[in-house]
Amino acid sequence: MASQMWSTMRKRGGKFLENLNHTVEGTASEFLELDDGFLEGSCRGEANNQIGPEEGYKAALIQFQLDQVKLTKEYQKVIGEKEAELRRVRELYKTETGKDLDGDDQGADPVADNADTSVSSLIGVGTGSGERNPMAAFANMSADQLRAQVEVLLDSVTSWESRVAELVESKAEYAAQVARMRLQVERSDLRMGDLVDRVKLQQSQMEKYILMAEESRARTVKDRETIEGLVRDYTALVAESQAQERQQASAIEDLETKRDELVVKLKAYERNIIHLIDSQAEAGLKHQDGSAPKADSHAETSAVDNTATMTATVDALQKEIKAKEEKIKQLLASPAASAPHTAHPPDTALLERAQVAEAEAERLRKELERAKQSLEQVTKAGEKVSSDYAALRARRDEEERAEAALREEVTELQAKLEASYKGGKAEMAALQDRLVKMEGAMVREVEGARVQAREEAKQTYQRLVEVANQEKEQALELYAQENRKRKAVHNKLLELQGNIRVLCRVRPMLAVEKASGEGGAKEVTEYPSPEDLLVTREDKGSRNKMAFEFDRVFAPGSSQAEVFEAVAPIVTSVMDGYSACIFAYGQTGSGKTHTMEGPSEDRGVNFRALEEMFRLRQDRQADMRYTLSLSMLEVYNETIRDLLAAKGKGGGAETAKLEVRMAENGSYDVPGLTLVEVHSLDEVWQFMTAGKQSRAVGAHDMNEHSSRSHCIVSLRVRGENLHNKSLATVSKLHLIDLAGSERLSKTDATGDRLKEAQNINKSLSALGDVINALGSKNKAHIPYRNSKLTFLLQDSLGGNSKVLMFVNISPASYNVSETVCSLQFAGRCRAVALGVAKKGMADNGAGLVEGGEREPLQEEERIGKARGGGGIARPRSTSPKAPTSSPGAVGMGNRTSPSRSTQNGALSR
Ligand SMILES: Nc1ncnc2c1ncn2[C@@H]1O[C@H](COP(=O)(O)OP(=O)(O)OP(=O)(O)O)[C@@H](O)[C@H]1O
Repeated sequence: MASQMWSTMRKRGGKFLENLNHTVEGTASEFLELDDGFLEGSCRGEANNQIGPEEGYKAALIQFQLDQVKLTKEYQKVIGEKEAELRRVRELYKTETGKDLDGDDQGADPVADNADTSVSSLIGVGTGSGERNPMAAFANMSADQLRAQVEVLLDSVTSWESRVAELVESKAEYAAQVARMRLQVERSDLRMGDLVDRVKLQQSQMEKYILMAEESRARTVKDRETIEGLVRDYTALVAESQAQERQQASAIEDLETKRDELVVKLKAYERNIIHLIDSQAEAGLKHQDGSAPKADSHAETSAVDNTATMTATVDALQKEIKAKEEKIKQLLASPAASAPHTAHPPDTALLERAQVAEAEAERLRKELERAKQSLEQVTKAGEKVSSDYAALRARRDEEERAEAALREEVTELQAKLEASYKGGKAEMAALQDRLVKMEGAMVREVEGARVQAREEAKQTYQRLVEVANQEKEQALELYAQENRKRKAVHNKLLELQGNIRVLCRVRPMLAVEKASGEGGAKEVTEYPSPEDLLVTREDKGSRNKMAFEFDRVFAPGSSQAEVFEAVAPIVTSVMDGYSACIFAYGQTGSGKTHTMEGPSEDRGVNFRALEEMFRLRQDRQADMRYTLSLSMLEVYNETIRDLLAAKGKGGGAETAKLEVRMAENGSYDVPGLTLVEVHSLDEVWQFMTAGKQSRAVGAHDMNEHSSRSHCIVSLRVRGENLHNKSLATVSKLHLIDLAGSERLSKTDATGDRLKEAQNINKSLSALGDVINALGSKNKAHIPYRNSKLTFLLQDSLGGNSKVLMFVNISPASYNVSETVCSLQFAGRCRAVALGVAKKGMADNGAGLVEGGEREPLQEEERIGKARGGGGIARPRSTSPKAPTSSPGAVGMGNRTSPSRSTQNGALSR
């Protein structure tokens, strides 16, 4: 029997190790295949909280891989431990039996021989670390005890086997998820590629259209240039024809002037000639009668004068010569002159006289000579005058001929001019007419072309605009589709990673804000899409638009029903066995209580969540039996107060010291907190109303009914499967209305209000520290214990629970800096991946649960406790159950490590 057990154990142990090795090798090799740069980049992207969608998928893949590496390390550790254990067993076995445990054990009966030692050392029981001889404990054991120990050992191996199988399964699931994600990423990449191609196509089409439009514009420009050229030509033509006209007019004028001059000249010639002839005739007559000729014209006169002078001079000279000759003759003939020839002695006086006469004669001779010369000259001059006169006559004749020719030419020119003038005028008129017609035609043509071009351009433009609009709409639609898909995948991913989902709700402007006018009343929020929010912040004159993205953004007009629609799935998952936590965060007066509680005529998330739970309970009653239990507490000034407890002396909530404690199963409880089983919505509402009345509420400058505490309403749900009684789910839903952060300067709080505000701010700041620590790479230490609030939230934020956050904000510019702070905090929360939530399963028999939840106390026990208090009246219409308190009433979570589960015993699967 023992030998058989050993053999089974060895086989199982070997298989177990083999499985572990496979798992380890598989995950390690998969991890090693990863690109380091990609891993690093993704981790960095994640660390900076700036990952884009694709980076998000990659980061998620990395997260899976990193999880696997973590598991690998865990397995390696376990293998090391188990191998060391096995080595020890082998050594002990060998020491005790002298045989190898792995060798042939035929004939050897370890149990019969020395089973006690081996078994005890393998399972590590019975001996205790302090005992020197491990055999001693076994020596005292009976065979049954030994068998029982071996059974325990086998159970342990079975448990590890199951764990390995589970891990292998979860690895396969991870691998499948990874593959799915990769596929989605690839598909998304393909779709993106497709989209990019389409966008490129559209771009090239647009470019073509732009080219066409440019061509059409160029054509229009060219047409216009042609038209302008024609107009220029026409203008030049008109100018030219006008210049021609002017030229012709001036030519005519010139000719007329010339003609007039010629006429004057001719007349002058005529007169001169007449005078000349007359004076010639007169001179002729005078010549004949000895009078000097009369000169009329200057030239003729001078010629005539010259001739007359010459003639007179010649005459005078001839007369003089004659007189001289006479005188010489006389002289020569005188007695003195002939005296020398006589025989008589010369008379001296006479001689002298003769000499004088001779000298005189000589002088006269010379004078005569000179006169002859002068005469010659005068004659020559006379001849010249005659020839001049002849030349003058010839010239006059010539001029007369020229004048006649000129006259003829002038007449001809005049006739020509007149003809050309008449023809030019007609031509000009025809030209002008043509021009006017051309101009009209051209203007019409241009106008027509312009209208046509304009019409064509308009039509082309409209077509282009239509096509561009269609394409833009298609692209936008595709983009929107792609975005929706991306968001869906991203959301799925966030869900897989267990990220905190964040819904942003913007409350309407309050009447008091509207009435405040000026800057305070301005709305600073915009809603470009259901997931996006823009906040305009004015800082030192510059306007800054900040963009935020959440899982959903509810604009001021959103109704409570719309808001709850986004929350409903999480309520369903609570009924399916997942724990969840919904909390509202925001500045004081931003609408947290309105969202969570809401006014009685328009109830908020708390009531609607319970309504949904009761509805689901009703829907599933054929398959499931649900038990719902309620507790309600508030954290006021760092004190936990039970809102469902019997009222204290002052009428307020019981303030018995309540503290958060970690329970044995690892969950966090508030021992002593009242827990009531609830059966109907009315009943719940009455409890909640009563609890609400016990809450600490106060007024300050920013909210008349400000919650001065963090309020946590918790619903514990146990769902039994009616078809399989061994299957039960246990989960919890926490609905938390946090107190609002406030700026003390704005709320103007003093006294108690100031103390409350300081405590509120302190605990919210501790919450911020926890979120920052959860969002950082190194999650070794999360400061949950720094405040009651974070201590209570530890289970929800520590993983295994779905977490949904409302960030409530005011739209008013007056609150913009608080709004931005809240939104940034919400952004950080959204980036925190808490881990995948697991179903809380209960072992129906033992009441032990995987998630660490403990069952509520039995009815009688609760009623018994309630009777002791009696603060809250149970509604008459429902069952007579009353509130009670339980040591494990409000565990704030249900995360349990595998080791804890193992310690606790069975693991349901
Ligand atoms: N969505 C909404 N629609 C209409 N009124 C709203 C809305 N949200 C808030 N209000 C109004 O704004 C005021 C402040 O809201 P509420 O008391 O819920 O704020 P709070 O964040 O809970 O404040 P505190 O932190 O001080 O408790 C209330 O008068 C409330 O009726």
